Amino acid sequence: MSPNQLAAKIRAGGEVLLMCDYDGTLVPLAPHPSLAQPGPHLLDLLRRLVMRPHLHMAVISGRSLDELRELLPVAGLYLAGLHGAYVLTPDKRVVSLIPSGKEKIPWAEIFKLAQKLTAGLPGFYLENKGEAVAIHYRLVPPKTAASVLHEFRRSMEPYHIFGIEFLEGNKVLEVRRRGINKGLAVTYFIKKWPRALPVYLGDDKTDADAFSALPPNGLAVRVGNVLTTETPYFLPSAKEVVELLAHLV
Ligand SMILES: O=P(O)(O)OC[C@H]1O[C@H](O[C@H]2O[C@H](CO)[C@@H](O)[C@H](O)[C@H]2O)[C@H](O)[C@@H](O)[C@@H]1O
Repeated sequence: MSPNQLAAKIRAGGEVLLMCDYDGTLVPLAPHPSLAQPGPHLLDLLRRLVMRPHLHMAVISGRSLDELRELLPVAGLYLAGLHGAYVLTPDKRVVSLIPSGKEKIPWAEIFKLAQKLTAGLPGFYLENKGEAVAIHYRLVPPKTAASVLHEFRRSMEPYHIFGIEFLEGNKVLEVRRRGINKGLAVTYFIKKWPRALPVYLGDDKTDADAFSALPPNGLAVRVGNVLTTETPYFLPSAKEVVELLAHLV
């Protein structure tokens, strides 16, 4: 289905809840996270979309809320960061979707271990997201990456009692709190606008949880070829996602 045809299907829903992943969906993947920036055209489209009556828009990403806020300075846009752990509302409230009573996780220690294992090895990039740690290995020779990641998984064994889990993304291994996934954020937004047609666009394994959280009337749109989840709709790349947004403005 072309972006134009998909836009017509979405518009037919009347009130719409449009939820998008960021990396690989709104912007193409880049060699380094800092290089995956939104262009002025995308920002302009988002600013116009949030003004549309009957359209609610949210970006749900593995990035931290602070990063998302900097990347997407769009008033009126809902942001969900850290794989759906936190939502930033347009009136600047941060809503935690982490179930209460969860144990504290020693994130600083986990980050230090990742630093120790990658020290002096070119190509690795570590992200300390405060409540998640990501080891990026896109620029690392595969053998080195495999052995460091194996060692990291081993060194994390004593930390599983704190309720952590691994998440394999696109050339990145992340440690996050167990039970947190993008499905939580999708459910949060659907509860907020129960009458809207929910639409989710995503490209990565982490988006599979978001697709699963859609109700039967929801539209799941897979972007690119990384994700193997079967979805009814497909767009080849972030370029077509931007085209779709332009048709919805
Ligand atoms: O949920 P998303 O918005 O898709 O975020 C998932 C992770 O995306 C970022 O890493 C990925 O994109 C980078 C920029 O294109 C790329 O260099 C990296 O290899 C990819 O894994 C981000 O840095 C992570 O924090 C997100 O969890």
